[in-house]
Amino acid sequence: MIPVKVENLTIAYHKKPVLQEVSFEVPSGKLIGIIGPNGAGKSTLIKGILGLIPTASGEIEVFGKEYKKQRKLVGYVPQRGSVDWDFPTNALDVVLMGRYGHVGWFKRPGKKDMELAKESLDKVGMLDYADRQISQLSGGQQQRVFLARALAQDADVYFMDEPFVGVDAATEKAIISLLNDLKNRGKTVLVVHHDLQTVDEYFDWVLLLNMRKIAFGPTEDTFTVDNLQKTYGGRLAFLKEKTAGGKGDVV
Ligand SMILES: Nc1ncnc2c1ncn2[C@@H]1O[C@H](COP(=O)(O)OP(=O)(O)OP(=O)(O)O)[C@@H](O)[C@H]1O
Repeated sequence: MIPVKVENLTIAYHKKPVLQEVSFEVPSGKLIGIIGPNGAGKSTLIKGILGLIPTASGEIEVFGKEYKKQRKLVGYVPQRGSVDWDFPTNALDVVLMGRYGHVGWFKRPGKKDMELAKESLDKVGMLDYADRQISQLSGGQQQRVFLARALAQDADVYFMDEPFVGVDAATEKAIISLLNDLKNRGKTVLVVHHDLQTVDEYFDWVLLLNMRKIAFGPTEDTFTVDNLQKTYGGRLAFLKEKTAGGKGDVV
């Protein structure tokens, strides 16, 4: 079954389209990078798929059905900047929220939910902070807690919006190793990502986006100089170095 199928998706803000006729089929069990310049529509694409913003036209299917019917199967880690961190709740409760799809909003989480939540906090190295208010965590720690929430949810497909922003090198390594664990358990993970230097290393597939789909496919065939030029308009020092065979820097 195809985890996510998007067909002719168009999304507009105030009647101005920011995503136009985007179509792709996400293969199962892959780690997929969503790559493109600022304002390319990467977050908009994810929010559109998850029904968080209205779409102008197009079809979206998650494991063969509309998203609303498949919520339980989908995990989402939003951009850190888009979350209200002053909301008075502790790290463990944030992770438990990941279980609500299973528990139901009006029931108390059970022992199994609590165990799973703690296990997830442990996996991201945050168990010692379970009782800490989220407003009192550092940016990287907050990111880890959100990742733990997604893990606790035990979904089949995950969307993560820039999980590496503002985290240190050790946290980035920890996150990528978790994403690989998820993949090895057959999950599909889509990640909005900005650091072009790590794309080859991190992702099996890439979606290159700039208002339209520029390319989608296995990283080795798709993350090419030609496609990057089409996506970024040739403004990158990275391109020069990639052409020369080096890893390249992003300006
Ligand atoms: N709530 C909104 N109202 C109006 N315009 C918006 C809104 N959110 C995003 N946009 C616009 O839609 C376009 C796509 O934004 P989006 O956040 O999806 O880009 P992105 O690729 O995720 O960018 P970044 O890499 O900077 O996070 C941008 O031009 C942005 O200004």
